[in-house]
Amino acid sequence: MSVPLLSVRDLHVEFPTRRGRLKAIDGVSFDLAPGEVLGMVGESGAGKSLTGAAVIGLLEPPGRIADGEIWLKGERIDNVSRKAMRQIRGRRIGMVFQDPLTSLNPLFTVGDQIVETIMTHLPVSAREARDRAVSLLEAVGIPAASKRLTAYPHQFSGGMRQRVVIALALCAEPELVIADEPTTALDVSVQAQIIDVLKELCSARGASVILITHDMGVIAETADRVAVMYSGRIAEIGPVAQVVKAPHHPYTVGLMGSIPSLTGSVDRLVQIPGSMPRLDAIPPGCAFNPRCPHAFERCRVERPEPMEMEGSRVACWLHEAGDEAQTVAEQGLAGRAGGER
Ligand SMILES: Nc1ncnc2c1ncn2[C@@H]1O[C@H](COP(=O)(O)OP(=O)(O)OP(=O)(O)O)[C@@H](O)[C@H]1O
Repeated sequence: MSVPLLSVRDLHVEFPTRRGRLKAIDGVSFDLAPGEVLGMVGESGAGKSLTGAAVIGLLEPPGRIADGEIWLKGERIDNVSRKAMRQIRGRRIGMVFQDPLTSLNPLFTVGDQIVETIMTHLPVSAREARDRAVSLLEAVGIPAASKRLTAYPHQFSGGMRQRVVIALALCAEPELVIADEPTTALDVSVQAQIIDVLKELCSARGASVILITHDMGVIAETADRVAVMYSGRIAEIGPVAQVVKAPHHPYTVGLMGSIPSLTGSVDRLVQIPGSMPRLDAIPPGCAFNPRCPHAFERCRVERPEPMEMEGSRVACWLHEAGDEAQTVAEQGLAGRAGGER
């Protein structure tokens, strides 16, 4: 990759508590190329949203970046002033959250909100801003866009509101869009359409996307690369086609088994027994070891760092152990990824 658009280096996010510091993100690193779509997947509490919030400077206190660096096109952004971060947000990084009403002010028309955002960030006249707002609303699929400029958020359906939010996120031509569960609150029938609109518009504008979701099926259909998160760390990151076809981390293997659209049959879902540990009870070694069918002694005492594996990075001792353990791992993973579903 040449200069990455976004580079997150050894990110640590902590919450100080009376009983010590809770490490919610514990050494996350990844790069994002210009125009690339990176999916972030993992169970609830894995640290997906906090990673996105750290990138856009929206961690809610007392949560804080305890260590690490975040670079946007070669400029460090994790240590800039709040004012500078406000300028980056909206202008260079757009956001789409789960609930469209988080991003829209109920007291202003959608036209006013989009026009104001455009004029805050771009050197254009009110007239040009209005024209841009109309063409963006058309692009996201709002019928009779110029008439709908004067409508208020509550006058749109949930799916249409999320389209408006996508228009708002893109109106200042950001280089990166962070979409955190953008369709979770929506009717299933419109979810795929919203993902398509997001993907198409970002792709047409060359914007990179971080798409945060629980749904590996959405990632498989939308992203170029996927980062699988577990307990505040990246278990596996690599090209989607590769990770879906041949997942290396036992946790990814389990997640793959829960994609009905790829397996074609719901009764073949793999359930991963157990649940993710609480932040104050993360086990030593690999955080996944108590749930891992392949864990061996080293996994219980030593934390695996990401290792290069066929274009992916995988934090799992199975892939570093001696030949014997590796063969066992490969046989086991092949069995889980294929026939046992
Ligand atoms: N304000 C807070 N105080 C303490 N812990 C927090 C706080 N906010 C988040 N956490 C913890 O940080 C961890 C990561 O949370 P995060 O919201 O990033 O997870 P997630 O993977 O996005 O989950 P979900 O899919 O449910 O949104 C969780 O264990 C969560 O409980």
